[in-house]
Amino acid sequence: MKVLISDSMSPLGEKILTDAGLEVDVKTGLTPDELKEVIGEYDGLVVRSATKATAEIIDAAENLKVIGRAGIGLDNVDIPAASQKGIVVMNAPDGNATTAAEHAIGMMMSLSRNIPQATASMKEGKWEKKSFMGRELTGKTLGIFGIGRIGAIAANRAQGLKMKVIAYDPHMPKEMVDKLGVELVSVEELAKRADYITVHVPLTKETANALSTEFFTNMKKDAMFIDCARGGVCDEEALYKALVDGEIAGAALDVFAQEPTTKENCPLLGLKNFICTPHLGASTTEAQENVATAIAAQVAEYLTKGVVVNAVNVPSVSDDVLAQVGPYINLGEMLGSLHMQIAKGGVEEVSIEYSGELAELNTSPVTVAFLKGLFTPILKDAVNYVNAPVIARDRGIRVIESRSDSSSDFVNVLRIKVVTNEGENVLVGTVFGKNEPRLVRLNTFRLEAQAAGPMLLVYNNDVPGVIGALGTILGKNGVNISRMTVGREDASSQNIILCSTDSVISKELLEEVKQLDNIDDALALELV
Ligand SMILES: NC(=O)c1ccc[n+]([C@@H]2O[C@H](COP(=O)([O-])OP(=O)(O)OC[C@H]3O[C@@H](n4cnc5c(N)ncnc54)[C@H](O)[C@@H]3O)[C@@H](O)[C@H]2O)c1
Ligand SMILES: O=C(O)[C@H](O)COP(=O)(O)O
Repeated sequence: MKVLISDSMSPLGEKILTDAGLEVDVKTGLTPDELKEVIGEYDGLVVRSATKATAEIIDAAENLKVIGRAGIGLDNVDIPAASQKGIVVMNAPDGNATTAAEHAIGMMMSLSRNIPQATASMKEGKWEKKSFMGRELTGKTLGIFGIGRIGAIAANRAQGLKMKVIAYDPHMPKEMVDKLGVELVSVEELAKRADYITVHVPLTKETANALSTEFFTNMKKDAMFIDCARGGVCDEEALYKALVDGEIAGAALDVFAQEPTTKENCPLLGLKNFICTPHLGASTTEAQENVATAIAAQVAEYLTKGVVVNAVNVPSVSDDVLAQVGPYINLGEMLGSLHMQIAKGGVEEVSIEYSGELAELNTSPVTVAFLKGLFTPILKDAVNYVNAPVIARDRGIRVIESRSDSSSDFVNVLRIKVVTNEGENVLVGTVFGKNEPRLVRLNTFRLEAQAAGPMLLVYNNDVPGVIGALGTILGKNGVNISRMTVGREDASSQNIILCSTDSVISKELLEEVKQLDNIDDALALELV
């Protein structure tokens, strides 16, 4: 079998693949057309972020069985297209965390002491000692936006530099953050108290442009901002304005909304109080060896033995188990994703009840798929079918499973309660036919919904005219409703409406929907 390595990575990866008996070609810098031309020869493709495994490439990949990403981010891989073709997509999410955290600390030091600017000045033949007055880090406060794997390492390194560390992460329980010696604060407090802010969240619906004018205005005028996580989390236009207007003193970015980045597509590059690196957060020998060896071993395991490790689109289970509970794996993942999107607050406990014939089967892959679905909206590519239970444990989330051999309404039922520090929700699902997952209960509302793609969930009074008004406002905004289910609450005047839409509901449209008469609340949901 043949594997193509199409981005530059440690040669250790190539060695692992050839040692496993695979034929390996290393061809970096291929144009999309060149890749399309050759991809049909290969059973495996190993990439970093430069190669774009688009639907078109995947379509041409007649023999491809696996795509391995040496690193975390899978923005460059069309996962639905790969899934549709039965191609396993896997990543190596652990290997570059330390290196990325060190890069953020390096940025903080470079900003504080003007190291890049002073280097450039000396190289121009100047000796500008007075222009580059810096400041000490000791005793200053570092604010971490997102205290997961990398955020926690950055906190530890900053504590070693005698800094005080505070963090904002609405999905992390306070006890877990306390254990790191870090104070969990609100986002406003983070902005107001920190002397330095460092960002360590994935790009999600919730984090897109989350750091914008309001956040920068709340920051201290002499504070500095660092983002080595993902382009698009920080609103670059707002950051530019904050730097020019003196709302903050300096900023460092490793990641950008548009990469590769130039002065033309990113005016920040023209500012003196801005420093940058071209997405180098994972670029150390050590991290590249870690991710290349991990992904090569995973790809080799799959191609030579059929063993799936760290896949994001295929559960790690045998064909027998898949034949029995496969449709419930899809249902579990769907319920997980919906739960996280409707939850308020940080998740503390999950209770999964299997009823009917399902109670007799090996349901552990369903539980894993539920947890993967639960974490995907907030962690994105950092969660897969292997590490989801570990993430739950590391976040102190109790996972309780129970079984009952009778189920009242359907042959097999999955009932899942998620408790957060602000409340709880119960979702019930079942599978119709061979593989048609359905949401049949949302808290006290009974419904029968095919949850998929972009959706709008509305909580409303059960009075005439609501559906009409909703249809009108979506129509006016060019949003087509492809499916609509009304869920009733027994003996109550409340309803829910779940609409599947052909396009994503924008924040502005969501606000308009919330303003309609007889609508209590509305949420834009998405299942990918
Ligand atoms: N620059 C690089 O080369 C480079 C290298 C490695 C990782 N990364 C990126 O760094 C980011 C962090 O990686 P990680 O491994 O620490 O991920 P992680 O999943 O371990 O941690 C992410 C944290 O963000 C939190 N979070 C989610 N939504 C949030 C929100 N709205 N507000 C605040 N916190 C929120 C999560 O609860 C989680 O604790 C990812 O985007 C990853 O792709 C970049
Ligand atoms: O997603 C990742 O692992 C990091 O952003 C690093 O990306 P890179 O491998 O393209 O440097």
